[in-house]
Amino acid sequence: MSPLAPFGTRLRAAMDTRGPLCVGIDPHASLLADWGLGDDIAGLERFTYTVVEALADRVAVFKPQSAFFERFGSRGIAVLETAVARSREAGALVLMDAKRGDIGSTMTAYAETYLRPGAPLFSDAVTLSPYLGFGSLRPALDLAAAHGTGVFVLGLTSNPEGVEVQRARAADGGSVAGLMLRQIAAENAGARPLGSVGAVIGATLAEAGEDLAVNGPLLAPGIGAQGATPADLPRLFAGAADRVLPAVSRAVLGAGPDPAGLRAAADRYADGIRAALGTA
Ligand SMILES: O=c1ccn([C@@H]2O[C@H](COP(=O)(O)O)[C@@H](O)[C@H]2O)c(=O)[nH]1
Repeated sequence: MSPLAPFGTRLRAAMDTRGPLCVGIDPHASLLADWGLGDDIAGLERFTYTVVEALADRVAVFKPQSAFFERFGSRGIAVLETAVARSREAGALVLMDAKRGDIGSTMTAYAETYLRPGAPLFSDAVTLSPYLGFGSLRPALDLAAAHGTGVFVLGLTSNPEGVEVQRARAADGGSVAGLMLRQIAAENAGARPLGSVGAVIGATLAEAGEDLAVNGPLLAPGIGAQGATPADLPRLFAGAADRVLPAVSRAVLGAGPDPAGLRAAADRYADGIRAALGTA
């Protein structure tokens, strides 16, 4: 297996050629029902593989939400493994949304799960929670750098509850999220064209209120079902438009099971995002 180029370089190329859209694969029980599928392994397989087949040739990034596969146990994980492999084979990058966070020694195991080439769930990047301290992510940051993979660190999340932790004051007087963003920027120092350590910044926020110049990608979930729209992006990400990777799950997935419906919904969001960010 030839070594991968740095994740930031691969993501930059994918966003430039395919457009800045990340489609989440979130097999909610309600979506399975809407698609006429059972809330079981057969339904999970049909749903997941339909999404991958319909969209893998056009989206820059798929973001499978691990929780929706884990709830089916080992057979759900097997579906996730297949989905990751098929997505990557078809040229889409895979960001595993697992939001792992733990002490450093356990973080090593999480890193090996998602970021070590040859692992069954090997992905291009993974979401991590830094709220056990940014330094607890070190094993994942190092493994990612060694293998051309990436991490997205939770900064300011899209849910309203996040503020009580993320906007709390850190010892230096700034916010906790600001502290994380500065450490992300330090990881990405000097990287060209884009660093491999991203930040999660919810598109639902009224304002970021933090310096988003982290020289890495900014994953922006919250568009669609959570109420944000592409029109919210320019205000929130002023000066960082070319690094924003908006993520949409339910608002695209709800257009299935017809593959043409899924493609039309993804294309509509991609066009809307490009137009809003001026990256068309
Ligand atoms: O701040 C965050 C971080 C992650 N998410 C995840 O993104 C999707 C959103 O799904 P929608 O259906 O588009 O609302 C989901 O997997 C979340 O766990 C987030 O929403 N906010």
